Amino acid sequence: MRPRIAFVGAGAVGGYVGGHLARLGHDVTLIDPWPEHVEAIRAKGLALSGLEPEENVTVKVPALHLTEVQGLSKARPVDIAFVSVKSYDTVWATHFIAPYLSEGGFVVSLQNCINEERIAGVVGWGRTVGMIAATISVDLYEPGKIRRTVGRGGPNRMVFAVGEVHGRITPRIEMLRDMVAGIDSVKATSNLWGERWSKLCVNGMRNGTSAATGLSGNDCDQNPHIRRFALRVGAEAVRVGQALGYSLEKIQNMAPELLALAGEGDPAALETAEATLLENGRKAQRSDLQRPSMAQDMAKGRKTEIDFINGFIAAEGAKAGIAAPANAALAAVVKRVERGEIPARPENIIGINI
Ligand SMILES: NC(=O)C1=CN([C@@H]2O[C@H](COP(=O)(O)OP(=O)(O)OC[C@H]3O[C@@H](n4cnc5c(N)ncnc54)[C@H](OP(=O)(O)O)[C@@H]3O)[C@@H](O)[C@H]2O)C=CC1
Ligand SMILES: CC(C)(CO)C(=O)C(=O)O
Repeated sequence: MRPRIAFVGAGAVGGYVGGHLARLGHDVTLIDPWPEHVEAIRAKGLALSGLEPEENVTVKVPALHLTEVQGLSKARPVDIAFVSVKSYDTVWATHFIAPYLSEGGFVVSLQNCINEERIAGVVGWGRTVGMIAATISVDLYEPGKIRRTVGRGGPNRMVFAVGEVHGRITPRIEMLRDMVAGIDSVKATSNLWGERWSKLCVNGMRNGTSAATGLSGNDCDQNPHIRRFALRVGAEAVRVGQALGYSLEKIQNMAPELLALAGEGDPAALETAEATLLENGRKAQRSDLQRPSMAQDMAKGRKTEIDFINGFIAAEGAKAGIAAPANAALAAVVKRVERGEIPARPENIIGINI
């Protein structure tokens, strides 16, 4: 029998992955707190789009309001629950779905940041799995409509990684890998923690800079000052990750040491890193519409994940005795924009003096 799958959070990432799994014939139920979004999916299906015309599909998929989730108990229990809400909503979302899990059921963190411990705190480590969506870039731009703003990874670029917290490649990891392979490139990883910290470095470099400046991902890369500031943020994040003992993976196509040296001002490393950042946008066919999830939150007037990204990097650095002033400064300026004290503008980064 097909596993029963629920997505708690059918926003950009949850809706995109859940919608495509439903299209591929999996037994998916979407659950989302935004009433208009659920109603739009029910009325017209979930419209998913991408850069290529063949990526544009409308999927009929069951969608539930939060108030309807108790109805799940009337059918088979859930075997796989993807939690794909913002990090600050992880704990309640996991509590919310936990009573509906089957005996062998488990929860997958399909999020950024490092939320596995929060999920394990609710359902236990044995029922916790991590899935990373690397350079997917999706946004829920209207109720019932999610668009992808970078090209598909295919054989050229790894988009998803899925792993156990203990690192062994288990049958459930292979099952998840095979499911998601129908959507885009995916690997089963034995280095979930290294993948997580490396993705945190990527988000540290891209999300807050775009949210604080109001610039798209491409415009951030094109601006030399913002590009170099992002490299400095990334370098600090690498040094903190190394001090904490993570085995880091490549970060935006750069070896961690190269990124660290670039952000620390080594001229040769800086030249290579800047060229790589510019080349990445071209290789991934990143559209000018692309904005990282935090910049989407800012544009929608919603709470950001800044405390779980740059704020977290700075706090972990403080514990490890590694200063991370660029991360701390970025977290502070994003919070000021979020509170409406200052507008999003490039000067918010250009004016940082550390
Ligand atoms: N977007 C991306 O490209 C990527 C995102 N991620 C990560 O995935 C996780 C989920 O993020 P993501 O999918 O981007 O989140 P979204 O903001 O798209 O969706 C999360 C929730 O936000 C609410 N929401 C979104 N837009 C609106 C709106 N206009 N009005 C009212 N409510 C709205 C909904 O519930 P509610 O109202 O309760 O918040 C929704 O469930 C995060 O950890 C993120 O960092 C990872 C890789 C890429
Ligand atoms: C890497 C990036 C910026 C795009 O997928 C992302 O993870 C996000 O938007 O949060």
